[in-house]
Amino acid sequence: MPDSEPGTPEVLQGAGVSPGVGAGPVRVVAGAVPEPPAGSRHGGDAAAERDTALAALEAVAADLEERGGRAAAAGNTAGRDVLNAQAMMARDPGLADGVRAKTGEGVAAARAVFEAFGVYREMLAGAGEYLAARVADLDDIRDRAVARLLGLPVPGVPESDEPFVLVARDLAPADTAVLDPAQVVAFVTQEGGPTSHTAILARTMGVPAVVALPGATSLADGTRVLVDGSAGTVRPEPTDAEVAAALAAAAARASALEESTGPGVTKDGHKVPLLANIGGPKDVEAALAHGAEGVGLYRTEFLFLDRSAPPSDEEQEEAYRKVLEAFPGGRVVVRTLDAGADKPLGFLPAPGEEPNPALGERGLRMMRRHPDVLAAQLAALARAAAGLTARLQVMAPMVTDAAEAAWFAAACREAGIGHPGVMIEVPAAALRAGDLAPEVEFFSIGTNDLAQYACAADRQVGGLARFQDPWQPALLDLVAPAAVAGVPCGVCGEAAGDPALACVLVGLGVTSLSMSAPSLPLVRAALARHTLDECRRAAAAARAARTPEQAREAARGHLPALAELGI
Ligand SMILES: C=C(OP(=O)(O)O)C(=O)O
Ligand SMILES: [Mg+2]
Repeated sequence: MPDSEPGTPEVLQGAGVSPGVGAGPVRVVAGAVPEPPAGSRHGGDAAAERDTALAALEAVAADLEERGGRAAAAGNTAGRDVLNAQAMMARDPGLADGVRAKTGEGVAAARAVFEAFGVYREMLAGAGEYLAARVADLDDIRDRAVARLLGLPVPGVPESDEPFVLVARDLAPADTAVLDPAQVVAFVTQEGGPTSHTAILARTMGVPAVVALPGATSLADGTRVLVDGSAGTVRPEPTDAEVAAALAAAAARASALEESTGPGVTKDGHKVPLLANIGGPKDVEAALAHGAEGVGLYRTEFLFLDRSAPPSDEEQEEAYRKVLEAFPGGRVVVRTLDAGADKPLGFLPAPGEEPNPALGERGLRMMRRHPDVLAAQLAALARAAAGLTARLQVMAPMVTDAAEAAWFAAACREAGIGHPGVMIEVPAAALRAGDLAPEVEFFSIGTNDLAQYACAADRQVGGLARFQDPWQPALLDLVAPAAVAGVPCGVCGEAAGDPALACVLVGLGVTSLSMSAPSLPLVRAALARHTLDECRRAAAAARAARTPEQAREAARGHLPALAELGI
């Protein structure tokens, strides 16, 4: 969210894809090279024009080879191979023939190079996925040659005599293969996502990175910025004190996280299983990589989105089995289909007009109207779990009272699934958790919806975002009765991924925490540094506060070791 203090440049928000903090002057990778105008002609000396064009191609090839040599010297032999392959493309005899023919017809050098590349480009683009991916490499060579011929800055990493923050629209292999990690303190790109070339390279190099930052390339060359690759923020013109504090906090956090392994446990040995929230089998790898002890929330609706009919029984079974197999002996909590409101499904339309979909037939309410869809899902889950050692637990979303909890538990039993549970995300269910507890074997609190309903503030309305703050004392008051209602009670809303709030939740009596995988190490480290008693005192102090800000502050007062983690 932009920081709008008067006089302070706005903090820019993108996606953090490689953790850590870096500060330095911006160096912007030269922008796109324009296409030389169609129909541009040379003055008549075809031979001179041809030689100029071919010399530009040779210069590009030599430059790429030289960069390849530097990459290899820095231990990056894969980078050298990419660059040498590009150099060979620049020296391709067929390409030179194309340039000769075009300049012979009167086409100006830059345009002749552009058109000669065009022929190859089409051939590659039509030649299957792998070769199509090489089109970007080919375009990069073409742009380097055209830039030379037009007297424009050659695209690629600029030279700098001090460490810098590299800013680009996106980064090409030729840009990144020669990067010296000691020179580049952070990457920032306008495009890209967590799996983009930039993100992968940044993580491999251990350099902080923020991608998908709107307006990144408008940052002026030389502007000093502070980049936080965990938070995904870029702060222009930071003060020296801000930079020093951010670097110290990042260093403290990095060393603490390195030691953060194993099951979740407080300093005095109180176990708090740390689980991952996942949307399907594709998220399992990250969950395991961050040490998840199991899955605390499998949002199965991702399998059902964007389709005109439910997935087949076999498709469901296969997806569920893949997840269960990944956690032998571990717990896997699967949430049955949470359709409606913010998760509308094409084949399960709301009955009639719903003026307030969040208050309408969603979650379990929708399943009571379509029991066949629920029965098929439960049956697929039972088949998927058969013969595996993972402990399958199934829970229903958007449960309001004991009657709904009992209805769901009966549906589970009928499908041969033991240990049914319910989510606590409706205030009525939280306040009367004691009524629901005898019907099921566990609770999982969905703080995202619980906050939405506690504050009567639609979670999808940006202007009401402050009501989604999970530090609301009212939200904590709703968590408290559910946490001590007599059945194990986890939290799987976003609140669980906030390390300070995680301690508070444990202090309230919550027995497990589930969150998006990258949040696990910091939560694990925060718990390991505090006793259950400190967590309880932090919880009491937070509930005694009158605002979310005061609750946060009050809790911190009882969680002294958060500072060691730079929190
Ligand atoms: C975990 C929750 O579920 P979702 O965000 O999928 O509604 C919640 O509401 O807190
Ligand atoms: Mg929810």
